[in-house]
Amino acid sequence: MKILTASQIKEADEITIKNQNISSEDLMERAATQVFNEIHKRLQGADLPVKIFCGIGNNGGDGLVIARLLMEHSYNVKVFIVNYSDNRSPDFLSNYDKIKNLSHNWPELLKGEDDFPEINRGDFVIDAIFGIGLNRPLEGWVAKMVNFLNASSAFILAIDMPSGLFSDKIPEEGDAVIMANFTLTFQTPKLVFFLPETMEFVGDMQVLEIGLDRDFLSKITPSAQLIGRQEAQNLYNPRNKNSHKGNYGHVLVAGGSYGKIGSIVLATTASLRTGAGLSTVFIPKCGYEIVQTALPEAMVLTDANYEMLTDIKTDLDADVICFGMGVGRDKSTVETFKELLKETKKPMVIDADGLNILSEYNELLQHLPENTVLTPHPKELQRLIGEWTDDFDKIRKVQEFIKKRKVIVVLKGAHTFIFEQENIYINNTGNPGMATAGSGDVLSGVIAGLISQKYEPLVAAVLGVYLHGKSGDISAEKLGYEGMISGDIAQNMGLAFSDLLSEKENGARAD
Ligand SMILES: NC(=O)C1=CN([C@@H]2O[C@H](COP(=O)(O)OP(=O)(O)OC[C@H]3O[C@@H](n4cnc5c(N)ncnc54)[C@H](O)[C@@H]3O)[C@@H](O)[C@H]2O)[C@@H](O)CC1
Ligand SMILES: Nc1ncnc2c1ncn2[C@@H]1O[C@H](COP(=O)(O)OP(=O)(O)O)[C@@H](O)[C@H]1O
Ligand SMILES: [K+]
Repeated sequence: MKILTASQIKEADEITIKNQNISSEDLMERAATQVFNEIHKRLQGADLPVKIFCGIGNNGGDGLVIARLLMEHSYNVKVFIVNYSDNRSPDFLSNYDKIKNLSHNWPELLKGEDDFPEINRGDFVIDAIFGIGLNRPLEGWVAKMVNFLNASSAFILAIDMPSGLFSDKIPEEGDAVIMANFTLTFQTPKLVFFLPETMEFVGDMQVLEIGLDRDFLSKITPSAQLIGRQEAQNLYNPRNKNSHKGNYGHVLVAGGSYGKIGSIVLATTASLRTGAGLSTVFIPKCGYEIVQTALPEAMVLTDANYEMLTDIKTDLDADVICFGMGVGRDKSTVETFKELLKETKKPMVIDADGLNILSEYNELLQHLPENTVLTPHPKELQRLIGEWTDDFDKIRKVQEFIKKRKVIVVLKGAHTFIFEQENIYINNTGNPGMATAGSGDVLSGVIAGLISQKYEPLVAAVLGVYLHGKSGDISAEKLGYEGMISGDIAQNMGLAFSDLLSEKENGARAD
């Protein structure tokens, strides 16, 4: 699903209005009706107090339409106009008139702190104060209003965006932003919904398709793409019946050190469970029996050294090399990694200490094969590219880095971001149960397993991150967030594939 900027969305609105020969008020009615339908589906006429806070722009206009439709269905609705200026939008005004004509239960104008209404725990609050039009931080009593709503224990549903959240920048410390429980957003999710610094304001999120011009949407270059089931399905290559293990490639997993051989078991298991034809590990001698016992399907090559890698020598013609898990940063390991980088022409996946070595010995970066997949978590990324001021600055810096080094960066997190050239892909599977030792090792194995099966490195990264998260979700369903461990993510990869290939319906919600 494409993620568009506020100005692209406004352009899409204008083109839709022109091409479909409708008014902007019709489009507002259409969008807000979708919101009403979602609310009605969930509340089923329940008699709880619905308190709708409307601004005076088009987000407020949406709120008024939602209020009217709820009133027509006999909901217990009270509308408050957060009257921060007299500059009301035309579509707000016409819907203001409509609601006044409908009922004597007129909207209440809020003009300052003294007007704040009572909000109770069981209230259902709808935030339609600001949407994508926000262009400066909230001030004065309006900011206080937002903090007041946040302090209530009411459930807050944000329309299009939590009010106070910008679509293209991070709020400053202390800025007032609605902390929504749920956000219903129009047509396209916004980039800030997925950034670590802003995702918490959004709560759960659902995208409502509002019928914007299809041709325009299909042609426009998005600022990023959200990867859900449908996108992942499009990347999947079915297996040929007439095939053998040689068709699915050979993964070489090189890494590990005394006490950290488990990371190799995890990555290698994941590579095989993702469908690699063969997997061989290259590890220090101390790991020989561990791997042979834990994973009889893998082949084992050992370094001359007992505790760490000092000389990665093999005639093995692997299709992909996965390096770095548990490998440590001893000088002799750095040397052999350097040799490996200089010699190999194979695609590589580099994780963990492999990344830390690259950060410490910057001169190695020039030897990275083109399209190497680097899989840092934020701390590893920071060592690699330096500090950033906020998440938007981080994106710019990663983009500079990948342009210079011609690599693919998989930045792991609650929403993992995949950066390739100008493109950003954002993953929408996964859960906090995956914050457990070794889940990153599993991801490296998954990506390497896909590359060995001839998926392009970018496709392997995007599909791999999706499937890894899906397997995490399946593990959480079975075992709970606390109970699942990273080995479960590797074990359940098969179920993640089954889920991908099952016939269940694809909704507008990317997951
Ligand atoms: N395709 C879509 O996405 C559609 C969007 N619509 C709605 O329209 C919204 C955008 O409406 P608007 O452009 O009117 O903008 P908003 O309703 O988000 O904001 C209202 C106006 O407030 C002013 N403003 C910005 N920051 C302020 C601040 N800190 N303090 C005081 N005033 C401030 C701006 O001039 C802005 O235009 C969307 O978020 C959505 O809810 C729908 O009505 C129709 C379809
Ligand atoms: N809250 C979360 N939601 C979704 N995915 C998560 C969450 N926390 C961690 N993950 C995923 O788990 C993995 C953790 O990787 P990493 O930090 O390298 O762990 P480790 O070093 O223990 O292997 C990443 O793929 C990340 O995206
Ligand atoms: K809002």
